[in-house]
Amino acid sequence: MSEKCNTCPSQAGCSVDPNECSGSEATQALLGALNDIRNVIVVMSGKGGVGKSSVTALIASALARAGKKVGVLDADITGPSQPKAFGISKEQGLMANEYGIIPLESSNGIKIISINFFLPNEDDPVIWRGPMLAGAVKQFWGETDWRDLDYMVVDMPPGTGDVPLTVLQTLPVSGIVIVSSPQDLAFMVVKKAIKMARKMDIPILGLVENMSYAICSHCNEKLELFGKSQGAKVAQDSGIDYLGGLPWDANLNTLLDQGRIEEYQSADIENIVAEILVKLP
Ligand SMILES: Nc1ncnc2c1ncn2[C@@H]1O[C@H](COP(=O)(O)OP(=O)(O)OP(=O)(O)O)[C@@H](O)[C@H]1O
Repeated sequence: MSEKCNTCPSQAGCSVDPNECSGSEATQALLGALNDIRNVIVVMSGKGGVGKSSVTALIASALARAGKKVGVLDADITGPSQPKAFGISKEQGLMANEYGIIPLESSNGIKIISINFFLPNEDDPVIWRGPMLAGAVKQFWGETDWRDLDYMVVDMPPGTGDVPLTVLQTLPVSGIVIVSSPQDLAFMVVKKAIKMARKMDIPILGLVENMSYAICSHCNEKLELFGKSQGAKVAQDSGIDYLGGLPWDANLNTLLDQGRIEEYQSADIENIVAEILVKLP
């Protein structure tokens, strides 16, 4: 062992000739070295557009309100929505240290990492093949300086492709929240997500039915916009728990568009998060 190895954290298991070492092994070993992430909640949907990103942001916000240390990993690389929902952009200044990329923080201190922080313009498309997308997600997990988190909430891309597979294989997932909306098609594909989780032996925390109903702002009538709520029945038929439904709410839409999702509060979302907390420590 050479003297230059004395301060290297990888010296114990390292086989590199000290004369040829550029120090990259040591640098690599430090990435993510201080991370202590106790629970990883993955939010999945079988189909796009059902509100998975919105539910991710709402769960993270409710956990932060409950005093938990929270991170959001935006694994939806080709359709990232978390920066917009939390009103964060790379103009806040993305930095890195020897432990990795330092996530940007929301107003309530939620740490967020998203591909949008790395793109020259936030509307630039990411035109990558599966392995590149999966590689980005691995870096977001392992090369980010998350430090100490009670909960990391992961916004998955829709479906059961390369990135969901990488997340479920690479991250120590504590449980999956499945999001659907009350249309037959959405429920048909939700079953694919449930089957994927089962095949990979990952616990399913339960089903959230988004846009389950709407309240008429004039007469307070409960409107079943997408038909009768089927969430509880679909969950029961699939052998998973029903965490609850969220209404279609114009106010939620406005807050998402204005980057103020943390201001949205409702009994429905608090109940859903309470159910999740019962299942996870
Ligand atoms: N409960 C809700 N009430 C009102 N609008 C909602 C609600 N949930 C989601 N939306 C709106 O629906 C649109 C799609 O939501 P979102 O991006 O969360 O879906 P997604 O399933 O993550 O989509 P994608 O498949 O593109 O990732 C957004 O414009 C969002 O503002």
